[in-house]
Amino acid sequence: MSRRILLTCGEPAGIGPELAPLALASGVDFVWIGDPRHLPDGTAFDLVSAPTDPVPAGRLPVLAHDFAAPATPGRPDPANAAGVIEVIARAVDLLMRGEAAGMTTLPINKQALKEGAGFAFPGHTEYLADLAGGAPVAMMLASTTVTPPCRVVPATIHIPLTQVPAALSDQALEQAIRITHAALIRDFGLPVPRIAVAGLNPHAGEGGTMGREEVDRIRPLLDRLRAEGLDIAGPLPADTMFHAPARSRYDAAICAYHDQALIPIKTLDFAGGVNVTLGLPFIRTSPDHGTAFDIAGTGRADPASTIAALRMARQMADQRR
Ligand SMILES: NC(=O)C1=CN([C@@H]2O[C@H](COP(=O)(O)OP(=O)(O)OC[C@H]3O[C@@H](n4cnc5c(N)ncnc54)[C@H](O)[C@@H]3O)[C@@H](O)[C@H]2O)C=CC1
Ligand SMILES: NCC(=O)COP(=O)(O)O
Repeated sequence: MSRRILLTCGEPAGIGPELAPLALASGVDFVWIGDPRHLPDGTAFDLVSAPTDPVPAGRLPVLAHDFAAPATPGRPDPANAAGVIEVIARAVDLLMRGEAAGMTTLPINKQALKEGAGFAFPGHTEYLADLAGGAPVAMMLASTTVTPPCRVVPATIHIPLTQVPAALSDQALEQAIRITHAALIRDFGLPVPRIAVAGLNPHAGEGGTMGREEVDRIRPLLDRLRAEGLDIAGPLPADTMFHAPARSRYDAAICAYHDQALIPIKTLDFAGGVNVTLGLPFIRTSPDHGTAFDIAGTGRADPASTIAALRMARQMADQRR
């Protein structure tokens, strides 16, 4: 039997617990890590003591993790924040010991973790990088149901918009490009990746008349990388690089900031979008949505993105073998 994917529970008051049993429809062999008390009533599950323990088909394998409190849909309990963080760390520990093939994370509520347990990271991405010893990482959001695919990587992530121009340094942009380039080869099976880089300003600065970042910093960096042989287009005006004919010309787009990247992917493929952390020594995927407190516990949560995330983790693991 090939090693399983670990599915971390995420915020117990969100839609994560109801997505776990629905994700069995993925056909991917995974084990959920969380507190069985948080699963919807009637969930057919079996406790396992190791990620490889077999369970009968159609039943959810559960690696139990004790939380301080039961969960109330839509109302995160600060007492459970530590458990959410521990489950992520436990999955990484299992991965580092080679006991699983990859991890798919169900959504966390960053505010609840900060207030309940002093969580010092903006999200999984930065926490996983820290757990991996400070690995340089990049966040990719990848579509699974649109053609040509939409793959976006924000070079700056969870920071206020006012801080973006300074944070979009040569180093940050080059790191995002190089990590993406390597991951497209290693994990997506694209031997000669084509990368497009978005400008920061409207019309990519229009020759310096609407901002000079493109002329002064971005274009010289891209010219240097092109001279190395990388296939890079840009800096491109962001408003005209996400329609289908434009996407057919590249494999991934490097964007200047969070919303420039995430608005196109979530508009094109909200249900099938997958978040992938590139650059880690292990595989991590995630649905592209959040905790959806407004519908938690109502039975309206769509498992499509979680299913796509599990399948992508499996494909990446197989690709690496
Ligand atoms: N990887 C992660 O852990 C992520 C966590 N978040 C966190 O989630 C929290 C809530 O974020 P929001 O911006 O409100 O986004 P959200 O994705 O939780 O919700 C946005 C809207 O989409 C709906 N929605 C989301 N997922 C759905 C699903 N599977 N099926 C049906 N409807 C769905 C929600 O009901 C809501 O109306 C925040 O704390 C945010 O930081 C957000 C994105 C990723
Ligand atoms: N907006 C994307 C997002 O919040 C994902 O964060 P992460 O938890 O995957 O780092």
